[in-house]
Amino acid sequence: MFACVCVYCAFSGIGLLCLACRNMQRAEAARQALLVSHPTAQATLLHLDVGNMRSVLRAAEEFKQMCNRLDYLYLNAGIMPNPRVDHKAFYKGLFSSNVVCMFATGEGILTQEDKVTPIGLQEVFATNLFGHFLLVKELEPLLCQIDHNSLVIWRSSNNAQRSAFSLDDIQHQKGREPYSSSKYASDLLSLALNCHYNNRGLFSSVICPGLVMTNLTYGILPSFFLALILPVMWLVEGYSPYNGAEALFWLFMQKPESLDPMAKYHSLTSGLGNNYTQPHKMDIDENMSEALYVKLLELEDTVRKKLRDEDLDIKTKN
Ligand SMILES: NC(=O)C1=CN([C@@H]2O[C@H](COP(=O)(O)OP(=O)(O)OC[C@H]3O[C@@H](n4cnc5c(N)ncnc54)[C@H](OP(=O)(O)O)[C@@H]3O)[C@@H](O)[C@H]2O)C=CC1
Ligand SMILES: CC(C)=CCC[C@@H](C)[C@H]1CC[C@H]2C3=C(CC[C@]12C)[C@@]1(C)CCC(=O)[C@@H](C)[C@@H]1CC3
Repeated sequence: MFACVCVYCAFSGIGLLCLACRNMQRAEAARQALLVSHPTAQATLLHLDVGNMRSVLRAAEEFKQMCNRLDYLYLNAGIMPNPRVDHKAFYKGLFSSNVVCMFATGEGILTQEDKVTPIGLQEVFATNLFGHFLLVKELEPLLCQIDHNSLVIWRSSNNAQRSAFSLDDIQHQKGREPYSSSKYASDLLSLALNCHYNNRGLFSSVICPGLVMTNLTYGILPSFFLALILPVMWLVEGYSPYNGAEALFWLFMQKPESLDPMAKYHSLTSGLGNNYTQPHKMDIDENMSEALYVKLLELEDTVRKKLRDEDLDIKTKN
C-alpha cells in the first residue's frame, strides 16, 4: 500500500504518521482504515513515485515543509515485474541438497523482465533501491539530529542473494534476477548507512516479511498453488501469510542503537501460531557495502545533474 511510511514521534506516543504513496486513492483508503482502528492518530498523505527521482525530490521537499524531525522511515515499496519460475532450474534444485533453501528463498529460480526508466535507470533498481537511497539523502537533515536517534527500515527479502549481485553491474542490466540483486543491494546499503551515519544518530535495519500473499506474489504462480505451498513454507521456515509486519513492529519497539547492523530481522510464526522476530546474520561484508555506497553516491551526482540539465533545457525552450 505504501512506498514508505515516515513516523515523527512526539515525546508521548506517535506524533505524526506520513504515508507516502504512488496511488492516492489506495492511500486514502489506508488512511481511513487506520483512523477507524486508531481514531486519534494523525495521519497525512504524500504523493511519491519512488521510481521517479523527480517525484522523490518533490516529496522530500514537501515533507520537510511539514516536519522538522523524523524518527522512523519505513521503506516498503518494491516491484518484481513479469516474474517467472525457471522450471529447469527448479527441477534441478528439487534433486539437490539446496532444495529446502530453494523453497524458502526462491534462490536461482525466480527471474524477472526489467526495463529502463525515462531517466535511464533500470526500473527495479530505481524502485527497490535507488529512489529510497535518494529519499534518505534528502531527508538526512531530519534524520540526523543531535537530540535523538532515528531508524531507517528497509523491507528486504530472503530472496536477496549475493550470487545475483555484482558491483560491476549494480543496476543488474545484464542478469535475469534484478529483484534479488536490488534486495541484496539494500542489505549492503543498510550496512553502509550504519557505518557512515551512526555517529550522527541515524541507524538502519533490514527486515524480511517471509512469504506474504500480495499482488507481488500473485503474479508468480496461480494463487491456489501458492495457497497449497504456504503450509509447507510455514512448517519449513516459519513463514506465515498473515505475519509480514511482525518484524516492522518489533523494530519500532527497539532502541535503534541496540540493533545489529549485520542482521536481517525475520517475521516468523511458531507451530502454535505465535508471531515473533528473529535476527539472521546477512551474507554481506563491509568492503562490498562501502564499494556499493561509493557507486551510489556517484550515481546520485549523475542523476541530480541530469535532472538539472533537463530543467535548464525546459527553461531555455520556454
Ligand atoms: N510479499 C512477499 O512475500 C514479500 C514482499 N517483500 C517486499 O515487501 C514490499 C511490499 O511488497 P508487497 O506488499 O508484497 O507487494 P505489493 O505489490 O502488494 O505492494 C507493493 C507496494 O509498493 C508500492 N510501489 C511499487 N512501486 C512503487 C513506486 N514506484 N512508487 C511508490 N510506490 C510503489 C505499490 O504501490 P501502488 O499501490 O501504487 O501499486 C504497493 O503499494 C516490497 O518491497 C517487497 O519486495 C519482501 C519479501 C517477501
Ligand atoms: C515451480 C513450482 C512448481 C514451485 C515453486 C514454488 C516456490 C519455490 C516458489 C513459488 C513462489 C516463490 C516466492 C518466493 C520463494 C520461492 C517461491 C515460494 C519468495 C518468498 C522469495 C522472497 C520474496 O521476496 C517473495 C516476493 C517471493 C515470493 C514468491
